[in-house]
Amino acid sequence: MKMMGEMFAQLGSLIATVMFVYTICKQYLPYNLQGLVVRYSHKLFGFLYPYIQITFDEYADDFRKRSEVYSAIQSYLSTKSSTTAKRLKAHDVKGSSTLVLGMADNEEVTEEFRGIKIWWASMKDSSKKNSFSFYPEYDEKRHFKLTFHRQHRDVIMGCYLDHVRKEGKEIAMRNRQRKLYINNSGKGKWSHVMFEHPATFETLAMDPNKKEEIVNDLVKFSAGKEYYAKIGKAWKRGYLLYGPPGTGKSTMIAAMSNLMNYDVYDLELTAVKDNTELRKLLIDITGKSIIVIEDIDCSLDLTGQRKKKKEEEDKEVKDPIQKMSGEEETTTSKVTLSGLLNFIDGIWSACGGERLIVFTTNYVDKLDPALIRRGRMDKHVELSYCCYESFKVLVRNYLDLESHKLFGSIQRLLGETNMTPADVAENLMPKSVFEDADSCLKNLIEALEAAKEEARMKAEEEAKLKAEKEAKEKHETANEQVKCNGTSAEGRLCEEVKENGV
Ligand SMILES: Nc1ncnc2c1ncn2[C@@H]1O[C@H](COP(=O)(O)OP(=O)(O)OP(=O)(O)O)[C@@H](O)[C@H]1O
Ligand SMILES: [Mg+2]
Repeated sequence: MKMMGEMFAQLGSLIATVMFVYTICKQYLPYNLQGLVVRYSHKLFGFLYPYIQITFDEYADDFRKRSEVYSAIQSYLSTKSSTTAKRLKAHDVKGSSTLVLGMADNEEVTEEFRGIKIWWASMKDSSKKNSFSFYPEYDEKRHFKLTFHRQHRDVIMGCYLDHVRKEGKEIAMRNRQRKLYINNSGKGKWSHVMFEHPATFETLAMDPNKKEEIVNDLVKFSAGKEYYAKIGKAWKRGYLLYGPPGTGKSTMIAAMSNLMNYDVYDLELTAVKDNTELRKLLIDITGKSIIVIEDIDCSLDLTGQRKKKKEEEDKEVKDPIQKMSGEEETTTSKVTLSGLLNFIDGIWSACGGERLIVFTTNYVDKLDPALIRRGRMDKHVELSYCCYESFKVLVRNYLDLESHKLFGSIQRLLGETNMTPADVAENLMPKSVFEDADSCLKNLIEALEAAKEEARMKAEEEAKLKAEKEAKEKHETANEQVKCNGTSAEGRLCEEVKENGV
């Protein structure tokens, strides 16, 4: 590396001499010979110095915006320099415990790309500001300098620079602190907090086969840029998570975000004024994100709107304006079902790329089939009551246990009654520092037995009510029959009614 630097320095001084001689000679040469000298001096320069240099400035001349390419190169070189450079610079990412290392100023690193040697240098120029001050300020201008042999121009320009840019962006993406965005300001804008949720697919309690299927699906999706482009489909995927409260729907969204390294946009539909505002929010969503609409069945009366529309159509309401206002008055938000469908798979939804759309609901049957049809919500995932496999994940999370003599009883009870993972988890959590694993498991057994007893009593009560209802109905039918057969004229009439089915 040092030798290379010396070689460049020697070449530099040689070239400087040539340029100096050229400038002096140029003044005394007749005008028609000057063009000739310029041409030959360039040839000589190229012959003496067969390397090409490209510089990438940190800021454009107006200093307003940091160059994206510079940032990408910086991230790209951070991985190269942390293993090869001797002088490094460390900085932390806001809100994250990760320390990012980068090249120090005026440091050089080399790398090979397809057998081609490439030199990178991080340069800093300091110049004193023109204005007078007792504490003179310096303008610091940084840039990266890329040097390579001119015979590799095509490869460097054709694919190496693209490779650096792409990989640099991906590294920056991985190092960033993820965010949770919310739209509750009511102004069609997102505000955010740092996203920190410890849930992962390892700690998520659910059927292991189903879990593996979801993880594989997500991994395939995130690597599917070319595939989606090939089939001509926007790079996005819809997930519908449904199941009773406390079965892990929100927890799964957090696990998805942690697995994919995506930001989360929690969309509160009731805070969106109308379809235009919804579209505005959509445009502001970046790539690598999960758009979440929780409890979609409660968010808006979307099904009601559609039903109402259908009723109105049945009644043949002719005035379209009257019809629209009727549709929109059902909620304070004027977002309509068609607006939401447009949000999910309209032409705008393809902008920004790589995103998941997740709906959660406790009542999947309440949703309009159009909203959750395959293609819109590509994957329907049911999160259900705690099974034995889920319990094993929870007990590992909460009590660090792989096996225990009480597991058999718990397995039997879980097969006999319904308890959500949230309730199981609550029972497994030690209530004081003195509570050990044994007593937590006993608590769970007690809770399961209580739930089983409660369910039995409820079923008995329901059966009793059903029997009473049936008896009542039977009694009423019998009374009617007696009434019908009471007078001959009435009896005949009843027979006629029965025969005609009127
Ligand atoms: N499958 C699960 N795996 C691990 N923990 C779970 C699971 N389900 C529930 N929990 C625990 O219960 C709590 C509540 O779960 P969560 O909020 O994910 O349920 P939900 O299905 O989103 O409920 P709701 O329908 O009411 O929104 C979580 O904080 C988590 O600790
Ligand atoms: Mg939830």
